[in-house]
Amino acid sequence: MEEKIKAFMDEVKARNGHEPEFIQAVQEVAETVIPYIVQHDIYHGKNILLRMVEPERLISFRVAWVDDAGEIHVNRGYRIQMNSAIGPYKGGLRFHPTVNASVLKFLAFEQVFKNSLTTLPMGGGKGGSDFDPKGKSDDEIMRFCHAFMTELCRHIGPNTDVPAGDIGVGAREIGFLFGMYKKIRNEFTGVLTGKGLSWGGSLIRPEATGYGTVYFADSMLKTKGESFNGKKVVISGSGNVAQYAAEKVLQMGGKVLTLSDSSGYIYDKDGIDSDKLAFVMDLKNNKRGRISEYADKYASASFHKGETPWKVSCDIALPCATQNELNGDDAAILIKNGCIAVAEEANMPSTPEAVHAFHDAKILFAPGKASNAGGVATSGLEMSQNSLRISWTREEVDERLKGIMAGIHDACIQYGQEEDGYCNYVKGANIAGFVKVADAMLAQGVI
Ligand SMILES: NC(=O)C1=CN([C@@H]2O[C@H](COP(=O)(O)OP(=O)(O)OC[C@H]3O[C@@H](n4cnc5c(N)ncnc54)[C@H](O)[C@@H]3O)[C@@H](O)[C@H]2O)C=CC1
Ligand SMILES: O=C(O)CCC(=O)C(=O)O
Repeated sequence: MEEKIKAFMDEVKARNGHEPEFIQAVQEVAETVIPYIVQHDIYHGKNILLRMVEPERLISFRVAWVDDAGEIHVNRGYRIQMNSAIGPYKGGLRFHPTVNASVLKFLAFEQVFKNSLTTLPMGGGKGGSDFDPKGKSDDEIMRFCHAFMTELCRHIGPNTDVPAGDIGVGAREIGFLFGMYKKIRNEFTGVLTGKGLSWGGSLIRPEATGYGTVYFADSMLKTKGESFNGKKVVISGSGNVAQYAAEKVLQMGGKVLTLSDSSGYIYDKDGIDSDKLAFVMDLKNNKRGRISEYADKYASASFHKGETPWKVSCDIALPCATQNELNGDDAAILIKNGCIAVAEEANMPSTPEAVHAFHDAKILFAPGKASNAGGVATSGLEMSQNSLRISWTREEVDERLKGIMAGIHDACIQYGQEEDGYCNYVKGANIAGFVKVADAMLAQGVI
C-alpha cells in the first residue's frame, strides 16, 4: 500500500512540486483514500484520484486599481475551478498577501470533499487575490473589489461557479463584488453567497461556519458522553468564524478563554462572555482594530504578542484562523494539558505532525473539511432560496444546518470507525467525500 501511495504522490509532486500546501492536502487524502480504492473494484483502472487533483480550470488575471492617493497598484487574481462532477463550482474568495496558486489549490481541493459531504449539489472551487485589505479605506476596498469582478464575472454564474467569502472577504466585500457583477452582466442572480439579507442573502449564513463546527464538535463529544457545558475552550482567530464559534460555545455553556489575530493572542482568565464578545465583534467588524485592544479594555485579560494560544490549558481547542497554525509541538502541549477534543474551523490549521499526534493520543479530532462544512452548506441553502425566490426563517435554516452537520458526523463514523472503536474522522471525511464525487465522475465518463 505504501508503495502505491508513494507512486501516486511522486506523480503529483512531479507536476506540483513547488506547491507545498497543495501537496500537504493531497498527501492526507491519498493516505486514506488509496487503500479504499484498492479495496473497491469499480474504481480500478480509472485514475479517479489523479483526475481529481488536476483542476478543471485555473484562471489567473491582473487586477489593477487606484488607491486614495491616486497611485496605481497591481495584484494577481485567481479562480481555481477544481471539480464540477456533482454541481457548479462553489467556494470562497480569499484576499490576503499569502494567497498564491498553492494555497488556493489546497483550498479548492479540500472544498471538493467538503461540499460533497454536505450532500448538497455543489462542486468545488476557490479563488482570491494577494491583495492585503489591512489598512485600506472602504473606498479602496470598493475599487479593488470592482476591478477584481470586472474579470471574474466572465467565469462565474449561478449555474457555473458561485463564490463566497473567506479570509479578508466578508459582507462588505461581497456587496461590492455583487454590485459590479450585476452591473456588467445586467442580471440579478444568486451568483455569490453571503449576500446581505435585503438582496438575496440567507439568515444564519454569517453564523454558519462557527455554529456548524460547534454542532459537529458537540456530536463528537456526545460519543464520549461529554458536552460543551462547563468546558474550557481555546479559540484562535477573531474573524467571522472565530466570533460565531465563540457565540455558540457560550450558548452551550462553555467558557471561551482566548482569541487571536496575526499579532498575537489574548487570554481572559474570567472568560470571554457575550458582552466582551460584542466588543470583539465591533472591534474587528467595524473598527477593524487589533485584538491587543481587548487586553487594554479588560483587566482580566493579557496579550501575548506574536504567540499562538495553544499553551493555554483547555478541554477543547477550536483553531479558527489559518492553515498550519497548530504544529506538532502545539499538539503535544494540548494533549499534555488534558485537551479531549480539537475541531478545525479553519481549513487545514493543523500540520500533519499535529494530526498524527492527536490520532496517536486517540483524542477526538475533526478535520476542517468535515467540521467547518456548515458555512458552505448554508451557502448551498442560500442558493436554494435564491432559486426558489423565497427566504426561510432563522429557525428553519438553523435546523437544516444542524441536520447537515449531524449527517456529516454520521458519514465520518460510517467510513472512519476503526476496529478498536476509535473514529478516525480524517479517514471518514475523506472517503465519504470521495465516494460521491468519484461515482459521479465514473457515471460521466473520461472528461
Ligand atoms: N468564512 C467562512 O464561511 C469559512 C471560513 N473558513 C476558514 O476559516 C478561517 C478563518 O476565516 P474567516 O473567519 O472567514 O476569515 P476572517 O478574515 O474573518 O478572519 C480571519 C482571522 O484569522 C486571523 N489570521 C489570519 N492570518 C493569520 C495568521 N497568520 N496568524 C494568526 N491569525 C491569522 C485574522 O487575524 C482573523 O482573525 C480560514 O481558514 C477560512 O478558510 C472555513 C469555512 C468557511
Ligand atoms: O460558502 C462558501 O461558498 C465558501 C465557504 C468556504 O470557502 C469554505 O468552506 O472554506
